[in-house]
Amino acid sequence: MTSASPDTEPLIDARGVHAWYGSSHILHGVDFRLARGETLGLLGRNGMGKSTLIRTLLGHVRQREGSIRVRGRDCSRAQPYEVAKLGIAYVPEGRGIFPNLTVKENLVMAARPGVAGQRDWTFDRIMATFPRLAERLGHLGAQLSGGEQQMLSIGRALMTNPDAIILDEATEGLAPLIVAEIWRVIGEIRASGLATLVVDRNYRTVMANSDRLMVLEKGRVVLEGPAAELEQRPAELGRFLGV
Ligand SMILES: Nc1ncnc2c1ncn2[C@@H]1O[C@H](COP(=O)(O)OP(=O)(O)OP(=O)(O)O)[C@@H](O)[C@H]1O
Repeated sequence: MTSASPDTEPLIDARGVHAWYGSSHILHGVDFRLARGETLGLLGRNGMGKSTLIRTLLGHVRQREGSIRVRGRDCSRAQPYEVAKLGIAYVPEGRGIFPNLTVKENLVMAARPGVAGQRDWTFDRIMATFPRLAERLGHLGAQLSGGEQQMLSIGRALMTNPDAIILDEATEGLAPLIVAEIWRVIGEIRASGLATLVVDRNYRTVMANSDRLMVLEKGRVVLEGPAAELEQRPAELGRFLGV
């Protein structure tokens, strides 16, 4: 990582990103930007490269090319922990909690101040945001339901006081009531001023809860713009999302 720069830069600014898994070329020159405080919905049918794009931006996919800047720093070759330290929290598909630690331990061990020293997301605030977790503080991660594990995973990400949070399929496979609860939390996160990148199969909910949308098809950006604008172009959206 090189060169620091002012806090007016986008949190993530990537140009011409390519990525491969072995000999499979998955991303084909993607330009990606996440501004401070914005909510971006990343859409596309199964296998179009959404998770790969996220994992590439965060340094998890090693076979990559292109320019990736996080807060103005060159992260084209950065490791995931370096990107995380720049205030980008990641809630991966399939969660990522410690099954043998309690809810409280899971949360407390994630706590740290943000890049600018902010401590907005305290343990108490997480308890207020996720009443279900507050009732299960002594339970082990493994004993939680899928929805509770997802909440714990989001809670852990917030405990790092990030400037952006990336949620990959946070509502996948969960019951409607829990899905609604998670969207309520996403709304709170959004209102708190954090930038949010959301991947979710329910494109209508994503559209209703995002400032901007980006649609991927076979590793390329095929549609991008303000959510309110793309909402007026249902035929195009339908074509790329298969709905
Ligand atoms: N670890 C991997 N090794 C090899 N190929 C992979 C790997 N992960 C994903 N792929 C392939 O890369 C392509 C893009 O997958 P990716 O998971 O990024 O898509 P996605 O848009 O997130 O879809 P989904 O909603 O199914 O997760 C797919 O063809 C997938 O089969």
